[in-house]
Amino acid sequence: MSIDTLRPDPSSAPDSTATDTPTPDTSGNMRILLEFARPHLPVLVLGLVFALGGSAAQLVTPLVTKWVLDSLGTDASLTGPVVALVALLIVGSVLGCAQWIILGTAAEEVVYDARTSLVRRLLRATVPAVQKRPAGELVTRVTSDTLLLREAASSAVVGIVNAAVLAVGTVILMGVLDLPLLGVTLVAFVIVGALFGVLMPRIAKAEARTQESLGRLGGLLEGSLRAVRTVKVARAEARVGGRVENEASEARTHAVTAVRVQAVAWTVAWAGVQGAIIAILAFGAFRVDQGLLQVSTLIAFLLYAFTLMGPVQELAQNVTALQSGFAAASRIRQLQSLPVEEDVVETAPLPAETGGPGLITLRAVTVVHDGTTTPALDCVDLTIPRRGHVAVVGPSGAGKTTLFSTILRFLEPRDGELSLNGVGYRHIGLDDLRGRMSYVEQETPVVPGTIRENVVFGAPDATDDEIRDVLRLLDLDGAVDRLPQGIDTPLTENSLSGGQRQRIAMARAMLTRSELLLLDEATAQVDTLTEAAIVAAVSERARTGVVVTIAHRLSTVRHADVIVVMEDGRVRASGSHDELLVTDELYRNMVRAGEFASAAD
Ligand SMILES: Nc1ncnc2c1ncn2[C@@H]1O[C@H](COP(=O)(O)OP(=O)(O)OP(=O)(O)O)[C@@H](O)[C@H]1O
Repeated sequence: MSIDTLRPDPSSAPDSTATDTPTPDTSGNMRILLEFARPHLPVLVLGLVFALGGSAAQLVTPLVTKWVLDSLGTDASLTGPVVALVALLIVGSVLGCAQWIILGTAAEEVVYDARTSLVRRLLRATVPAVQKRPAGELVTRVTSDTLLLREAASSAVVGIVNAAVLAVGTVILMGVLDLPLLGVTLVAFVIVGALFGVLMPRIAKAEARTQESLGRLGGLLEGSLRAVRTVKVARAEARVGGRVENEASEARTHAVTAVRVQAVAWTVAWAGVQGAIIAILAFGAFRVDQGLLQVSTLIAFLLYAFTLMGPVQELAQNVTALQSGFAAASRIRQLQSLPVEEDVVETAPLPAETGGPGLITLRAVTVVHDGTTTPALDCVDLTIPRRGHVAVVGPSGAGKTTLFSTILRFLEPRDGELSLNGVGYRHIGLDDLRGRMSYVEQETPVVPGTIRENVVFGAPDATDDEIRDVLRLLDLDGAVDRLPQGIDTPLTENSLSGGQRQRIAMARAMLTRSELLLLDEATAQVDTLTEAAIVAAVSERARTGVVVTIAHRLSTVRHADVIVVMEDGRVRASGSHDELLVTDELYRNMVRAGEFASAAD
C-alpha cells in the first residue's frame, strides 16, 4: 500500500498561493506556456511550415519585381515574371489563410486546455486551499486569465520564429543587393530593437496587475451578489458598488498603462522602419546619382525594406502576446500550486463491519487550522457507533464543524489517527471513504441544477421510485409536483423556500443510503413541517446507520441516543440528555440558557 502524495506542481513556486504579486520568474512562466503549447506541437509545426512558405513567397516577390523592371525596355517577354508574381500572390494568400486557421484553432485549444486543467485542479484541491480565496476570484482566473494564454502559448512562438526567419532572409537578400544600404537599415533596426527590449517587460507587469484587479473585482462582486439581500437592507449598494468600481478603475488604470506602453512600442517600431526607408531612399538616390547603384536595385531594396515591416510588426505583436502570457502564466501557476487532496493509490478492500468498537474512531486527534496555533480539536478521542443518533453540542468555537471536516477528511489532523471500521484513514481511498458518508451542510445545502439533479447528486443511478419515496419521506412531493416543471425545475431561491431547500439537501443525503450521515443543523428556527420531516428522516436513518448532528435544537438533542459535549476543541462529556443534566454543568447551563430553545419545546 502506498500513499500517492499529489504534491503541488513541480513547476510552481513554493508558496505562490500566499501572494498575488506576479512572480518575475520568467523561466517558470515560460515553462507553463510551453506545457500548454506542447500537446499542440504538431499543429504548431504545421503552422510554422505554412508561415515559412508564406514568408518565402514574400521574400521572392521583390526579386521577381526587379525581374519585371529589368525586362522593361528589352525584348524579353513580361508574361513570365507577371505570371510568377500572380502565382506568388496566390500561394502566399492560401498559405497565410491556412496558417491563420490552424494557429487560431490551436490558440482556442490552449485556452480550453488551460481552463479544464484549472477546473480539475480546483476540484481536487483541499477544502481550506479553495476557501482561502473568494470564489469569484477563482472564477475570474479560470475564465479571464486563461484568455491571455491564447496567443502566447500557440501562435506567438510560431510568429516569432517565422518573423525572425523572414527578417534574416530579408536582410540577407538586402545584403546581396547592396551592402552599404543594408548598413543604413541595420543601424535603424538595432535602435528600434533596444527600445523594444526596454518597453516590453512593462507590458507584462501592467497586464498582471490588471488581472489581479479583475480577480479581486470578481471575488467582491460574487460575494456581494450572493449576499444581495443583506447588501440592500444595509442600504450598502453604493458602498459595495464603489468598492467594485475601485477595482474596475484599478484594472482600467493598469490596462491603460499597458495600452500606452504598447502604443509607444508600436510607434517606435513603425517610426524606426519608416526612418530606415527614408534613409535608404536618400542614401540610395545618392548612390544611383553617383552611378554606384541601378534604379531597379534601389526599388527592389526598398521593397525589401517594406517587407521588413511585416516581420517587425509580427515580432512586436508576438512579443507583446508573450508578455501577456507571462502575466497569465504567473497567476495560473498560483492555482496549479494549490495543494490537492492526498489519496491512496492502492487500497485494500475495506472490511464491511469488523469487530472494532464503532464505525469511526478518533484517537488523540489534534487539528490546527492553517495560520493558527491554537488547536481547534485538541487530543480528541471519540467513537461513532454503527447505528443510532449522536448529537454534538457545545458553545460557538468549540470545534463542532472542525470535527465534521476532519471526519469527512477535508482537514488532516496534525496528530492522532482516525479510522473507519478499524482501518486507518490513510489506508482508505477518498472515494471509498466519502462513499460511506453523506453530509448536509448548513449554509450551502443546494448545488447548481434542477431539483432532480440536486436529489440524485450523491446517487446518480437512483430510480424514479426511489426519488419519489425520499421526497415523500421529507414531505416534499406535494411542493415539487406543484412546480411548473415539477422535479425538473431549476432549484433556485425562487423555486423553493429555505426550509424546503434544506429538506432537498436532506433528501439527497437519504438517497445515498450511506452508513454515516453528518447533519449540520440550521441554527435558525426552521418551520415545524421541516423540523418534523427531518426528525422523521433522521430516526429512519438511525435505524440502519448512524446519524451525527451538530445540534442546535433541544428537540434534536433530546431524541439523540448519545450527546457529545464539546468545549475549546475537547470532548468534555458524553451521555444521554438526562445523564448530562446531572453530570455536566456546561450542558445544564446550555439547556437552562435556552441554547436549544425551539418552537417544539
Ligand atoms: N478556516 C479556519 N481557519 C482558522 N481558524 C478556524 C477556521 N475554522 C475554524 N477555526 C477556528 O477553530 C475553532 C473551532 O471552530 P469551529 O468552526 O469548528 O467551531 P464550532 O463549534 O463549529 O463553532 P460554531 O458553532 O460557531 O459554528 C474556532 O476557534 C475557530 O475560530
